[in-house]
Amino acid sequence: MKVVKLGGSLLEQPEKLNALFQSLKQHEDEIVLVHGGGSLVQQWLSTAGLHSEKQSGLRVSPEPHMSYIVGGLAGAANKILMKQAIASGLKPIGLTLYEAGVNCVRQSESLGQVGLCQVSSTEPVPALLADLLMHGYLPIISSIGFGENGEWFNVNADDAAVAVAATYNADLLLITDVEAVLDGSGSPLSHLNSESIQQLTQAGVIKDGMEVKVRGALSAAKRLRRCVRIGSWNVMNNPFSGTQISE
Ligand SMILES: Nc1ncnc2c1ncn2[C@@H]1O[C@H](COP(=O)(O)OP(=O)(O)O)[C@@H](O)[C@H]1O
Ligand SMILES: CC(=O)N[C@@H](CCC(=O)OP(=O)(O)O)C(=O)O
Repeated sequence: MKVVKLGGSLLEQPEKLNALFQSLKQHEDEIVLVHGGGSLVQQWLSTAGLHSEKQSGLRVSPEPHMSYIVGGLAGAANKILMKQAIASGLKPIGLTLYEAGVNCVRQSESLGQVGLCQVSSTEPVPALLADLLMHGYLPIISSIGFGENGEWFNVNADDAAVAVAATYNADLLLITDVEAVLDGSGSPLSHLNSESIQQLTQAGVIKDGMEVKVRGALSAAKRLRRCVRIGSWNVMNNPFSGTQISE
């Protein structure tokens, strides 16, 4: 199984999205999509007159903001991707982290309903995603999760993708709006490991959303004992593009 995470910026670029789904068709029996939609959520919250802020790349998510966040991610963003998948001849099924077998807990009081995914190394791998793939479906998972008492959570979509890949012991590819992680002069970096990530983060070269992404990719590479790739929409067609993250 390959978990492919799509950043929210792609939702606003139908041509790139179309090209990406065409390339996904060649791997349809093994791909699971996990998606974000941060820019769409931001628009919905602003339109509702709600001020939203981020702490270390995570959106502070008070309960009164949650219906907009859930509506944006599990609703509009998920269904925009379903539209594109159907138009590309694929058979999507829209899910949250809960149906994918990933449970969440509250990350911290100060972040409100931001969820932290719990990945068990002892429980058996849930069967649902493999069953869906076997029946020809393309699972499209939003980064909305639930706790054991039914509380809903907003999970950073990179963290959500890492958790799905870890739960299913799957390959992980993070697709974003830049061709690769870039160095201080804006050139793409082909490889990164723990040491270079620490240096570039401390130097402020890797920051904001990319910092969360790179840290997630590194923790997944360690846990899965394989490389994780960060790249742009055409990385499926060119597996050597983007940045390879290893331990
Ligand atoms: N060193 C870097 N290389 C590339 N992008 C970086 C870097 N540091 C910060 N960024 C920013 O991170 C962004 C990607 O993270 P993010 O916006 O969270 O993406 P996504 O929505 O795909 O998860 C890039 O568009 C860029 O503005
Ligand atoms: C807790 C948290 O930060 N959640 C993110 C979830 C969406 C996301 O991560 O979207 P991208 O992949 O497009 O950035 C948010 O509300 O923006």
